[in-house]
Amino acid sequence: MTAFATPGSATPARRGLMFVMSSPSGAGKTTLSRRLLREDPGITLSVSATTRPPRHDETDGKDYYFVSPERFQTMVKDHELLEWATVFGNRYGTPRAPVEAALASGSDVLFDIDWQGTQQLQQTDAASDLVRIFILPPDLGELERRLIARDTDHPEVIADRMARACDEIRHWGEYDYVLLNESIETCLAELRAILKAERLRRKRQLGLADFVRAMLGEGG
Ligand SMILES: Nc1ncnc2c1ncn2[C@@H]1O[C@H](COP(=O)(O)OP(=O)(O)OP(=O)(O)O)[C@@H](O)[C@H]1O
Ligand SMILES: Nc1nc2c(ncn2[C@@H]2O[C@H](COP(=O)(O)O)[C@@H](O)[C@H]2O)c(=O)[nH]1
Repeated sequence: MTAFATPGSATPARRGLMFVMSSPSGAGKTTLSRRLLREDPGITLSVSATTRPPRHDETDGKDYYFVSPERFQTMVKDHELLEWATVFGNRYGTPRAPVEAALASGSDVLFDIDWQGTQQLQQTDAASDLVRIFILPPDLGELERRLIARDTDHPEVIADRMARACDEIRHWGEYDYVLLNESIETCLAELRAILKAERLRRKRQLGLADFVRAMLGEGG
């Protein structure tokens, strides 16, 4: 990847971007993001805090910070969260400090958050760092099959998530990109392409102006 950092400079080559993925529950965000994170050392996951209990395949501190409602409320009160929302009866939020540190060091950050969180990030000073992606399932029947096949939630939880899927999907127009997750490999290739192009945007290349000035002999 092209990078215009001045050799020996403490300034990173570019400012990190905020890669936000939303979808109705079960469309495949976690699956896609785990793949993307595994293969790309330039992007890290924003690990959310949640009051929901852990699933059997989830690890505290890696998939989520599993916290009590009281601890979550303290995080809200102490402005420790960049955004937060109640989703399916539980509270979820993005810890602020790790995101700010990663962005400042030039690392990209991946967020698996819902439309409420995405709207809140859009209203902050960080809006120009955002790249918002909405993932659609092929159809609602397939969405339900995926939630059942995942085998992590009770039938009533799945019914609740399906009942809210249409409300979530109605927010597709608030996103920069809308992808169909029919084939994981195709969708992953599209995500990689978006990430690559967004990283190359002129506004994110911090050393570019100096590089061009030096090329033109205009350095001062
Ligand atoms: N393209 C696909 N084809 C078939 N199955 C898929 C596809 N993508 C994901 N899945 C499966 O669908 C299930 C739900 O995926 P995943 O947990 O990634 O969804 P999610 O959007 O992260 O859901 P949540 O919002 O509840 O966290 C998983 O069992 C996953 O393996
Ligand atoms: N606004 C936020 N939404 C979040 C955050 N972390 C996760 N989520 C969203 O919640 C639902 C349910 O997740 P699940 O893991 O219980 O299936 C899903 O849409 C996530 O994207 C967050 O920090 N803020």
